[in-house]
Amino acid sequence: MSQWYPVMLNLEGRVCVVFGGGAVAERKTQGLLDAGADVRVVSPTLTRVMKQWVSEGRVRWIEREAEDSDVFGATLLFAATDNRAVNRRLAETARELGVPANIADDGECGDFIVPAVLRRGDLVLTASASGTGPALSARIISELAVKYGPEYNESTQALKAIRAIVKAEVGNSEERRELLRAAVSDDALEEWRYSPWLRQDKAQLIERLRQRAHDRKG
Ligand SMILES: C[C@@]1(CC(=O)O)c2cc3[nH]c(cc4nc(cc5[nH]c(cc(n2)[C@H]1CCC(=O)O)[C@@](C)(CC(=O)O)[C@@H]5CCC(=O)O)C(CC(=O)O)=C4CCC(=O)O)c(CCC(=O)O)c3CC(=O)O
Ligand SMILES: NC(=O)C1=CN([C@@H]2O[C@H](COP(=O)(O)OP(=O)(O)OC[C@H]3O[C@@H](n4cnc5c(N)ncnc54)[C@H](O)[C@@H]3O)[C@@H](O)[C@H]2O)C=CC1
Repeated sequence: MSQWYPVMLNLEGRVCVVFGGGAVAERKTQGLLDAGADVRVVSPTLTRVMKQWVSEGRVRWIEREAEDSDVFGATLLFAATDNRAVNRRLAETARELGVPANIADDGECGDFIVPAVLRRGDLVLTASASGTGPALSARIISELAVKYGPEYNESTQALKAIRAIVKAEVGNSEERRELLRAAVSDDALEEWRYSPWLRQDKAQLIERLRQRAHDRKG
């Protein structure tokens, strides 16, 4: 096949249906909850963690085997049962109904696969080996977790504020781009974290960015 197309989805409040209640279904559900989706799980059994989510009202449990009608109205479907024939049938039903599907035991038979993910605030790092070796994706993400530590939670917050100021204050698009490129170097991000007052003083902030842009050009 040709290559997978990467994308970031807005799943806030969207109905996503997960079939199966094992370790794989739990991992997919966790990712969906992180994205604010409205998750329904169809499975006769659930892991301990998933039962906890049900009791907290975070997930709706349909306690039985999959039925075709479960697919109606789903924004996304995840077939993660341990029954190949059931997963394949769900893939077919999803295709007929135009619901994008993820098939845990046969990625290419579905419409999308799930990468390994690291979240640092609004920074989302993902890795995918396109199904050739998901353990490689997971390894790369654990390496990135060391390079991009929890301090990036704050960096994304600071950057959001800084970018809003630059967009409001700098009319020239070429200059805006130069300032915003200068705002994301390692030491610039560190400066924003340690000098939050800079975000309060627009004139000083722009001046500091101009210096940085100038130094960058060398
Ligand atoms: C195609 C894809 C479809 C999809 O699920 O979307 C798929 C398919 C399959 N995975 C299998 C096995 C394993 N999957 C993992 C782990 C993850 N799998 C994930 C995604 C994907 N897995 C999609 C490709 C994405 C990509 O390539 O990047 C991750 C990244 C994301 C997530 O699931 O949330 C998550 C890591 C999260 C993290 O830790 O950060 C481990 C590692 C472990 O468990 O330690 C193993 C054991 C080692 C091994 O087998 O390689 C099997 C064989 C099952 C069997 O043998 O029966 C199949 C089916 C097949 O390939 O035949
Ligand atoms: N994509 C991935 O990341 C991975 C995929 N896999 C594949 O995913 C499948 C599931 O793996 P696990 O979660 O470890 O299996 P598991 O055996 O822990 O869980 C299977 C779940 O499916 C449910 N189930 C069985 N028949 C069903 C039906 N007809 N309708 C609804 N639910 C049904 C069971 O009750 C159970 O909750 C495996 O068969 C394996 O091939 C395995 C590891 C990783």
